[in-house]
Amino acid sequence: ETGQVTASPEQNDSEYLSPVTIGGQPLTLDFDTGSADLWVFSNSLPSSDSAGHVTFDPSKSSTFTPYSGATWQIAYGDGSSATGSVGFDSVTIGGVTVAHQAVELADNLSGAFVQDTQNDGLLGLGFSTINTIQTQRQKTFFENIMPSLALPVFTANLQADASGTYTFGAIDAAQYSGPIHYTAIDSSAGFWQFPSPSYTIGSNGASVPCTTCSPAIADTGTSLVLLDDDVVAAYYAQVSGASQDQSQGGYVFPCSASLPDFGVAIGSGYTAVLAGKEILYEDLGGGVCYGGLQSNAGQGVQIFGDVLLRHFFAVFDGGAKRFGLAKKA
Ligand SMILES: N#Cc1c(N)n[nH]c1N1CCCC1
Repeated sequence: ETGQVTASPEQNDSEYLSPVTIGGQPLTLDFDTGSADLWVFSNSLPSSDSAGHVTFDPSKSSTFTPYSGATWQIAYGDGSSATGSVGFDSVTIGGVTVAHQAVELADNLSGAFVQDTQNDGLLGLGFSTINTIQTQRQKTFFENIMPSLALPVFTANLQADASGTYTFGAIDAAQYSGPIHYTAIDSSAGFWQFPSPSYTIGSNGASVPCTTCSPAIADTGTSLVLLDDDVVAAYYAQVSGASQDQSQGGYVFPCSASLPDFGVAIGSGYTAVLAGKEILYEDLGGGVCYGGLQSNAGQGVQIFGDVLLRHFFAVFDGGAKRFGLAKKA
C-alpha cells in the first residue's frame, strides 16, 4: 500500500504540519525525522495549555486502549519539552493505517508548544531507539507500517512557502528529476545520520574538507541548518556586514547583503547546494536579516533541517537504511 499527505508550512517555513486521524479524530501534526515519539495535545491538559489546539480525547475513541503505567517525557534540543501517559489506537495517514500505534497523550508541555496553536503534536519519523516511552519504548508509525508498504520508504517533498507532500511506500517519479543521490545512514543514535565530509562556499566554490566533521542528520523537525562552528564562521566571513547577535541568538546580516551559495556534502558522493538567497531565513526588521545557517553550538551533530530540505526531494529508505536527495521536478 502507499499513502500521501500534504505538508503545510508555518510562518518562515519554521515547521510543516500534516493531517493525521487518530481513533477517528483528525489532528494536525509536525512530522519530525529527528525524533521518534508520536505525541498529541490531549484533553488531560489544563485548558490554559490546550486553548486554540485540537485535542485528542481517548474517551471519544472506540478503539483506544490505555497502556497502563507507561509514561513518556521528551526534551528537544531547542529546550522545548513534553510529558504524559500512553495508549494505543488506530492511526491513519493518507489512507495508510496502523491499527495498534502507541499514542502519547501530553498532560504537560513547555510554552513553545502551547503558543504554536497550529500544531496539535508531533509524529516522530526517527528510529525507536530514541522513543521515550518507559518502561518499554514503542515503535514509530513508519516502523509499524513499513512491512505493509509497497516500498519500505517515505519521501519528504517540502516546499518553500508552499504546501508540499509526504509520501509513504513509494518514490513518486512525478516529484523529482534526475538521479537520487543516496548515502548510507547509521541509525544507531536514532537519527537518519550520515557523514558530511566537506562543504562549498560561492558559485562553483571549491570543496573544503571539514575540520570538526560532526556527522549530519536529516531533520524535518528543525527549521534551520545547524553546522559546526568552523563551517558557519567560514560562510558568514564571506557576507559583508554579517555578525553574531547574542540577542537574536545567531548570525545576522544586512538584508541587502549579497549571499554566496552554500553546499554541504551528503555522504562522500554528492554536495547539495543552496542558492545564496535561500539562506536568508527571516527579515527581523530595521534592515537586519537572520540567517538560515547557524551554529550547532558544539552539539557534535550537524542538523540539516527545513532550510535545506525544502529545496530538494528527500528519500528516507528504511529498507536499505539510506538517505537520498534529488532535484525537485
Ligand atoms: N530542537 C529540536 C528538534 C529537533 N532536532 N528535531 N525536532 C525538534 N523539535 C520538534 C519540536 C520542537 C523541537
